Amino acid sequence: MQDLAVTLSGYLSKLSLPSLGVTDILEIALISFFIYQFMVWIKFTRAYTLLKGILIVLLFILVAYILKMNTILWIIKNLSTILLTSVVVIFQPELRKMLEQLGQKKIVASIFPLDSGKEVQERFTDKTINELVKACFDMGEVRTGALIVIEQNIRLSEYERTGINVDAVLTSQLLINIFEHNTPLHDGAVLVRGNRIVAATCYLPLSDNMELSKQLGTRHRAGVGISEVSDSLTIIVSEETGQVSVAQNGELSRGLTSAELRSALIKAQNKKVVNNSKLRHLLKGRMKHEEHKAD
Ligand SMILES: Nc1ncnc2c1ncn2[C@@H]1O[C@H](COP(=O)(O)OP(=O)(O)OP(=O)(O)O)[C@@H](O)[C@H]1O
Repeated sequence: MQDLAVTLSGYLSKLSLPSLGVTDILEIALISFFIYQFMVWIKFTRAYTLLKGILIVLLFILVAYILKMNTILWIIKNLSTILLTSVVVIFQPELRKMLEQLGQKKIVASIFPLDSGKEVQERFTDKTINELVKACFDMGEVRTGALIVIEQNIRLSEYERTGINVDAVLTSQLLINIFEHNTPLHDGAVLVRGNRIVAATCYLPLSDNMELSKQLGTRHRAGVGISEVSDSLTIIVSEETGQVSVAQNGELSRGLTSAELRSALIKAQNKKVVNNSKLRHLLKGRMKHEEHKAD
């Protein structure tokens, strides 16, 4: 037993742990954060399938390496630059989305909750939410198809240009009128910015997500498509079933109730937050106190 202790202490004394500074901890935290973001990105994009494919190719290379298949190794070596470039070109939309998502993350705010109670600009009013919910369910009831894109932080000007300019206050009657069959504006998507309908008959990019149900046609694919390339919230009313669905971040939630649609809209509304940060409260109180003292 004593021998074991001596051997162990001798072994431990030989082990030299590198000194860990603040910069190292910061470095580890940053690398972990980026690896985590990369994994989340992989999980929720087409890149997940690509990753599985890459793993198979890597396995193949490993086998070729172990068995010393020189011709295969030579081909792989010479094609590697081209393959890497093609991956970047093929997955350019996903890469762009990942960088956009990263840019939207309020990293500093989540570390320092000082601004969590900051008053933020609400995107649209409660009245607009009511009008949207009413219009969608009224249209659903009479099987009128609709596609409504609600712009958020990312400007959708390039899609707005594909449609006809409307620029009118959003009301349920106007929406119902736009999507009425056999009228000039009913085809394509309506774009909503704030409390206004800015354009109708907009053409949206179609999603090529293979996981979307085969029963869904181009209206739903277009709704999902725009949500893959922007942070918009898109409401889809099915002409076939009357179901109301919402597409956001490339995901489709089907068959929503009016309460569910309302809560999705409230989330997107970015409503003015009443000051709820304790720290902010304290700071404000102190500032007021100092103002009084100055008087
Ligand atoms: N790329 C697009 N951008 C905007 N709107 C589109 C696009 N593609 C199709 N649409 C709209 O979708 C309509 C066709 O819907 P389709 O029947 O194919 O879709 P769906 O998903 O099966 O929906 P529904 O349940 O309403 O039938 C078109 O008339 C057009 O208004």
